[in-house]
Amino acid sequence: MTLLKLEHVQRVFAEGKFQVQALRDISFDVAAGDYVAIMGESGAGKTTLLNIIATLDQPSSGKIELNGQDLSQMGENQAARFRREHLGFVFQNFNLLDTFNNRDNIFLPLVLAKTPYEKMEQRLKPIANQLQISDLLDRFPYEISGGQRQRIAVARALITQPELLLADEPTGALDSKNTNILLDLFDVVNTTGQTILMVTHSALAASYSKRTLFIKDGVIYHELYRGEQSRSAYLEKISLSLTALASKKVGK
Ligand SMILES: Nc1ncnc2c1ncn2[C@@H]1O[C@H](COP(=O)(O)OP(=O)(O)OP(=O)(O)O)[C@@H](O)[C@H]1O
Repeated sequence: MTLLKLEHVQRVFAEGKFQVQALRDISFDVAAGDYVAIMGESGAGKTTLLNIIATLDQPSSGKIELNGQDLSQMGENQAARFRREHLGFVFQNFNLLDTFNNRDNIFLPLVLAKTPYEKMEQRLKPIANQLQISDLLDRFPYEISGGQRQRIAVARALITQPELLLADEPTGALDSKNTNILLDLFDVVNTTGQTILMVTHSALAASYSKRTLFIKDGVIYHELYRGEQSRSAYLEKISLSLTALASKKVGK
């Protein structure tokens, strides 16, 4: 089943007399349960694409749908509600609130949705077990490590049971040990059916996905599927594609 569908998405930013075509023509589908990595050099259009999928920005033209719902024409209130109800976010810098303990950080999206406390606790238990954060819940974000903070942020993203988990450089601020822990967790979460779309500069992170899209100059330049190959073979292909991507000009 197709969960996310983009058709000929364009995003043009006007800067005085000049126009920047951040996205020129992007079309792709994401099936429910898929795990898609998006890679590309700085300025390729990854953040612009993620913002549009996240309903934080709108395309200049083209169509974007999640579960058949058109995201390209939403007003601000509708988009905010849509994000709360359908999307989960994980950011490079965790974006946790230091004035709340970890449990309350995780509960925040459910509090905004006026969920009863008992239901929040029920939802938290299996997630906390899965992410191994049960002993951290009463502490504050500034009392735990970066890797632990990122796991709290993943719990906050998953607690609303989002249709789509959007991750923007989720391993960008982590050391290699915590990167591996986080990527293993994403793997487990995806195996339980969670659809994931992750923007990353890391070939290692992308090698955990089922599919990698390479963006250059606002178009999808190349695409790789992991299929049945080993992660190391997939990683090697991703690294080779990145080298090829860096050395070629696209469509200009
Ligand atoms: N608000 C804006 N106004 C004008 N130009 C913009 C705006 N946002 C992005 N751009 C331009 O659009 C292009 C794509 O930017 P984008 O941030 O999507 O790239 P990126 O792939 O996420 O880069 P990075 O990896 O460095 O974050 C760049 O040329 C950028 O300068």
